[in-house]
Amino acid sequence: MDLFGPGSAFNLLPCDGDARYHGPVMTKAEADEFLARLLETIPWRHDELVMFGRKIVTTREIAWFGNPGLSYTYSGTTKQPLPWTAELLELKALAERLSGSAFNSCLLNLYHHGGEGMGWHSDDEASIVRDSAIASLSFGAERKFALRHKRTSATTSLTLANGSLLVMAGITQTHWLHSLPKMKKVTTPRINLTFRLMRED
Ligand SMILES: O=C(O)CCC(=O)C(=O)O
Ligand SMILES: [Fe+2]
Repeated sequence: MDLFGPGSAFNLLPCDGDARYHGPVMTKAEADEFLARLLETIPWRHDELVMFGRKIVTTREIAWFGNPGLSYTYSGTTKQPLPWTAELLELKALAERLSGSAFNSCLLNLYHHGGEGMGWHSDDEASIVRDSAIASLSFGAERKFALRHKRTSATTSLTLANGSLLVMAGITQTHWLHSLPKMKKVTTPRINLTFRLMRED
């Protein structure tokens, strides 16, 4: 349980960035309740992206929430965020209090089981405010999360627990990739919320 607020968790990265794992930031009962409610109430959609000129539909499902007026262009399409729900605003307030940063959008990912994951990438799109913090809340199945330095290939990994918070900040996205490896033995779902600060212009 993280009772101490911003800065209480230590930096997992040896250089060129800041990634702090706060561990569970709510009780198991609260985390289980958020998982059930989010599974039920979020309008989950398979993500569509273009890879090597072909349209790919992900097995993972996503949803994007944010302040009105934000828009996000990728793979040739412009998307508008869904309006905040009461429980997402509650979780945003928690992420803001513990990270000490403000956010205006949230990308939600639903991994139905361990056969779904996310490959190596950085959250460094032009639409994100450069060097802004990203706060990641996890619900459901425990999954491994890995970070790899772009130049040295130094790697660090951790397990993201039910109801836990990970905050990546500063120059992390410039120098590090991250991934959610597949874990074939995991048979239950995980939901991840990444709160972000997007450019409003
Ligand atoms: O599911 C996770 O923990 C990572 C998600 C992620 O990296 C992203 O949405 O950009
Ligand atoms: Fe990411």
